[in-house]
Amino acid sequence: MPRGMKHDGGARPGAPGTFGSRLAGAMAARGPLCVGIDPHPGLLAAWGLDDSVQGLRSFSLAVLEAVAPLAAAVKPQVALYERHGSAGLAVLEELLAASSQAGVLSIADAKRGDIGSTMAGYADAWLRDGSALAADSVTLSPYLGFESLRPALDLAADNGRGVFVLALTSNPEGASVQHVGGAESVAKHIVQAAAVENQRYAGQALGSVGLVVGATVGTALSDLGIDLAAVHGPILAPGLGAQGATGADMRETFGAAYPAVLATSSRGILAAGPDIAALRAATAETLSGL
Ligand SMILES: O=c1ccn([C@@H]2O[C@H](COP(=O)(O)O)[C@@H](O)[C@H]2O)c(=O)[nH]1
Repeated sequence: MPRGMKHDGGARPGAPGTFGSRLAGAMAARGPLCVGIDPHPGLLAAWGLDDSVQGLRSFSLAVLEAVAPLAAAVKPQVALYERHGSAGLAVLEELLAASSQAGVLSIADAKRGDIGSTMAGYADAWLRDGSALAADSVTLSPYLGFESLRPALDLAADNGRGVFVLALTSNPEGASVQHVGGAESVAKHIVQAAAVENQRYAGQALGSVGLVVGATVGTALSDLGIDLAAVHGPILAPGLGAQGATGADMRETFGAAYPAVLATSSRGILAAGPDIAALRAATAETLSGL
C-alpha cells in the first residue's frame, strides 16, 4: 500500500481480527495481565541455569508453559536475547512461535525507532508475515518523531498486528524528556498522535496502536492533562511488582482508562521459578490483585 494512504486495520491470515480486538478478547477472557519474559543473568542463576543459550531456552519455554493458560500476553525482553547473539535471537524466534502455538499473544519488547527508511527494516523484522521474528506486536520509541514510525504503523495495520508506543515510561529519568512542554508535553503529543492513528480501528473493541505508560507514573497523567480514555488503544503498563506499583496504585493512576490497561510484570513473577506450579501460582496471585 502506498505510504500516506489510510489503512482499514485489516485482519491477519491465520489470526482472525485485528490485534486490538484479539487483545481485548484475551483480556476479557483471562484478565489484564501480561507476563514479561526477562531472562536476566541473575534470574538464570537463581533458577540453577547457566547464562548460556541452553539456559535461555529452558527459562523461556518454562515461563511460557507456566503462564500461557493465564496471561493475556507475554512480553519477551529482546535485549536479554540479543546479549546472547544470533543463537539468542534464534531462541526468541522459537519462543515467539511457541507463544503463537500456545494461543497467547506476544509483545516483543524491542523499543525500536529510527528514521523512516530504516524503520521500514525494523517493521519488516517484527511485523511482517513470514518473518522469523514476527510477533503479534512490538514496542516502539517515538523520539525520532511519531511520524517516523509510519512504516511500522502501516505494516501492523496491514497484517493485523499491533504496536505499543512509549509515552510515559516507568523509569524516573523518562520525565526529563517526556514531561517537557508542560500542558503541551511531549508525552501528550504522543498520546494524541496514537488516538488519531486509532481512528482507523473505529468499530473494534480496541485499536491496535497501544501506548506504554508506566504503572509508576503517579499523578503525571493529571499533572500533564493527558486523557488516556480518548486513545481507544491498549495501555501497556510496566512497573507492577519489582518496580513497586500495585494493582491499587494502577486503578488510581489510570482512573477511567483502567479497562484498557494491560499490566505487565516480569521479575515479580519470574522470581517464583523455576517450579512451573509456583510460577503459575505467582501469576494467578498477581492477576487477583488487578
Ligand atoms: O516504561 C517502561 C517500558 C518498558 N519496561 C520493560 O518492562 C519490563 C519490566 O520488568 P520488571 O522486572 O517487571 O521491572 C522490562 O523488560 C523493561 O524493559 C519498563 O519497565 N518500563
